[in-house]
This record gives sequence, C-alpha cells and structure tokens, in this order.
Amino acid sequence: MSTGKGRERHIPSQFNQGERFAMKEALKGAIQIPTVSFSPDDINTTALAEFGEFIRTVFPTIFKTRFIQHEVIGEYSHLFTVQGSDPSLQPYMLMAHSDVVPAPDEGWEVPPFSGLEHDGFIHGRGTLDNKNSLMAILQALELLLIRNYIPRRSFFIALGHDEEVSGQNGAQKISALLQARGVKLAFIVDEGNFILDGFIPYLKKPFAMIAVSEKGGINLRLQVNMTPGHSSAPPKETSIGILAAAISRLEQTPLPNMFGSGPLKTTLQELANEFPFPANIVLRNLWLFGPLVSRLMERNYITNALVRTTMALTMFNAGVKMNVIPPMAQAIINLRIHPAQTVQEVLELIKNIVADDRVQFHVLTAFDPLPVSPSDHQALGYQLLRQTIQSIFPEVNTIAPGICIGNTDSRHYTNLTTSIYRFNPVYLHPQDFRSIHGINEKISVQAYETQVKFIFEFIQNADTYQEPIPHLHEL
Ligand SMILES: CC/C=C\C/C=C\C/C=C\C/C=C\C/C=C\C/C=C\CCC(=O)N[C@@H](Cc1ccccc1)C(=O)O
Ligand SMILES: [Zn+2]
Ligand SMILES: [Zn+2]
Repeated sequence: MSTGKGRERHIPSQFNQGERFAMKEALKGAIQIPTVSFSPDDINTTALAEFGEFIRTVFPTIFKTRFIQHEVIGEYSHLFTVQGSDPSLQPYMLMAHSDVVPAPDEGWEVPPFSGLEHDGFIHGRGTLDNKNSLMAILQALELLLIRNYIPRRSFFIALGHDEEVSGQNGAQKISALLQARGVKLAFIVDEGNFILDGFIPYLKKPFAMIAVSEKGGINLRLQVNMTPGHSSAPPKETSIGILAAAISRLEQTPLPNMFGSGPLKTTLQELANEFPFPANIVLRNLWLFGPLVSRLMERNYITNALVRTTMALTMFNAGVKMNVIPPMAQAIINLRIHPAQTVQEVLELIKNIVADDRVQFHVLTAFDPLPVSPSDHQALGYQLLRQTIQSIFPEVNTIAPGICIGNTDSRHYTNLTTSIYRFNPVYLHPQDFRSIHGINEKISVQAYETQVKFIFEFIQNADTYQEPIPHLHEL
C-alpha cells in the first residue's frame, strides 16, 4: 500500500502475462461496441448503454472501491471522483471519450468494429480516437487498486459520450456539475497531440508535443436561394453555379499565414537542436528566417494547419429534380481558427472573399481558440507530463508545447482550470494521422500497454511530485 510519502513507495509499472492479456482483450471488447455519433441528435444510445455495462464488468475493482464515486451524467457519460488521502492537494482530471465517428466497412483491411488483432495491432474505429485513452485510464487505475494503491491527490475521470458531436450532453454537463460543487482543478489532461514521428522532413527523431491550446472552430452554412423554374429555359446563373463559384473562391484564397503568433514559435525553437545543420541554425534564428520557415510549413497540409485558419468544404446539397432549376443550394464549411484570430475576424475575412450578396451566411456553431495553458517550471500538469514522458519514453529527447489542430471535450472545462493539456502518450506517424476519422485506424498491442503504463506512472507521479527548487536568479 502507498502512503505516497516518497519514491520508495512507488509501484513499478510491470504487469504480468495474465494482466497483459486481459488488458488487450478489454480494449478489443471496447472497440467491438459501435458507440458511433452521427450528429448531436443521432448517437447510438444502445451501444453507449452497453458500453456502460461493459466498463463495469471489465473494471470491477474501480466500481467497488469505497473512495471512488461513480456517476452517470447526461445518460451515457461517466464521472469518477477518486478521493485522495491528502485533501490539501488540489485535484486534477483525466479525460477521454467513448463515442467514435462513423466507419463504413469500405476500404478497411478488417471490419472497423471487429477489434481484431493482426500482426501485433488491434484494429478498429476508436483505437486511437479515443477508446485507447478511455480504456487505458480505467485499466491503469484498476491495476493500481488491485495493488492496494491509495492516491494522495484527488482526481476526476471524465468520460464524455458525445465528444465527436459537440460534447453538449457529456462534457458540458459534467463541467457544470463540478462548477456547482465548487471544484477547481490544478490541471486537466485530455486527448490531442501525440509523440510525433516522421512528420517533419530531416527530423529523424520523434518528439512529444503537448498541446497547450487548441484551435477555435466555426461551422458555417452558405446558402443561395433562386426562383425555381423549367430547366428548358434556364437563367444565366443558378443557385448551384453561384454557390460553387463562391466556394471555389474560398478554396483558392487561403486565409492569412499567422506564423509568428501563438505557441508555434516556442515549439520550433525547442525542436531546433534536433535538426541537422543548417536547419538547426534556421530554427534558432526565426527573427531572420521566420518568412522562410513559414513558407515551408504551408507547403505541407498538416503543418499548414499549424500556421493558419483552415477551411474545409464538408457538405454540399442542391437540386430537387433533373429538369428543375434548383431553388436552393447549400454548403457547409468547417473552419479551424488559428490561436491568433477570432471568430469575428474570420467571418469578416470569409465574407470579403465571397463578396456576393446573394450568398447568405448562417453560423451554425462557433467558438474562439482556447487560451494558452502554462508550460513553465511551475506548471504542475505540464511538468508531470514531462516527467512521465521522460521515464516511459527515455528515447524522446524533445518535449515541446504546441497547439492541437483538432478540438476536444476539454474546451468545456475552462471554467474549472487555466491548465489544460492535450496529449496522448502514443507514437503517431503520418499514416496513423490519416487513419484518425479515416480508414484502418489501429494501435499496436505494445503501444497500448505503454499507454497503460504511462497513466499508471502518471497517477503516482501526481502524488509525489516535488516542485523544482527555483534557481537563485529566479528568487
Ligand atoms: C512544429 C511542429 C511541426 C510539426 C507538427 C506536425 C504535425 C502536427 C500534426 C498532427 C497533430 C497530431 C495529432 C492531431 C490528431 C488529431 C486531433 C486531435 C484531437 C481531435 C479530437 C477530435 O477528433 N475532435 C473532433 C470533434 C470535435 C469537433 C468540434 C469540437 C469538439 C470536438 C474534431 O476536431 O472535429
Ligand atoms: Zn477524440
Ligand atoms: Zn475524433
């Protein structure tokens, strides 16, 4: 049993063969439950209910431990309150989500909800986004409890069920409940960035990027209405043509490159030493080479997303019949806002590019980029992640703050903390990145075991962390 007084009570993250077998089987079981979110009004409630039963069966110790309270929120989300033995320590929160995006069978090497193990990988929707994290958090806690571990620092585990479609019934409700209870959190760790490997040419070594902010977002509907009529005598322009031209102008006019503002500069400066000559000199002297680096970054579609607000045309609808002039054309554009811009600024830019009064704009959802969380020596959450990355992934030399180009449920928790970190302790290669929301999503058995180890260590580190003693010049 741990009193959490020091490293001598540290329980090694070593799991026996039976435990290792059980943990991979548990992840496969989780993948086999198709907890798909299609839209806020269309989620698979049967699967979500089944998932709730599943975690009760797989992690019995968590559910019977007297210092852990379990609550179901918004019908299918789960909140665990782990009461630590030392009430003077501020609690933290670990997050993940149980829902997944749809996965039609086409193009997959194995059916997406089979959870099949093949060549050392567990395959299926949710293996990287984000049942791996959900299961690893619960698995690590279950294994600690089996070893009679009693945490010193209280923590929450918040498992949303509708992250992929807004989080309004899961994360948003959990956040409101905790706020009503007067909870303030030291920090939050959610999904987001990874240990990135092979994303940057010439950078041979992997590096860990902890997202200290995430982009804002807008879902924008563009609509053109025209008088319908007989297609045998068409007008000069139709709603489809007008809207298509507007969309094309948007695609041809990228929003401004914002390189130089936001956490990206720090990311690059921290990475400089990993690059061979002369790239290392270039990155150390961004005051001079900034324009060059910014141009190089916009050439690649992933790094481009780090330097500007992106626009993706995701839906297009028009027409009612082959011989009818279409009364209406509609398109949905999904924008991800760079941390240095706001919703209002981006909407202005878009309207100026479209520059056609016949195109109506309807903002469906919008939120500004998230505030930047601290990553200095005093930032407990960041330093704990850092310490745990160094012990579990000793081969990773560089750990840098960065931004998350996707969005997470953690954006609903800014009322509870200013320290939100988005990081999955998993290696990610460019082909894995494409599999998230794409096809052939998979995680290696070894990577999943390592993720469990990481959380097993992280929870213990949160109980024993000693703040670094400030250097004399900092006093
Ligand atoms: C200098 C640095 C150089 C290079 C870095 C290179 C690359 C960075 C590349 C990748 C970053 C890695 C991972 C990001 C992967 C996935 C995004 C993370 C989380 C997204 C979770 C998600 O899917 N969310 C959805 C749903 C949602 C929508 C709106 C609001 C909340 C949730 C989404 O974003 O659409
Ligand atoms: Zn996710
Ligand atoms: Zn996702």
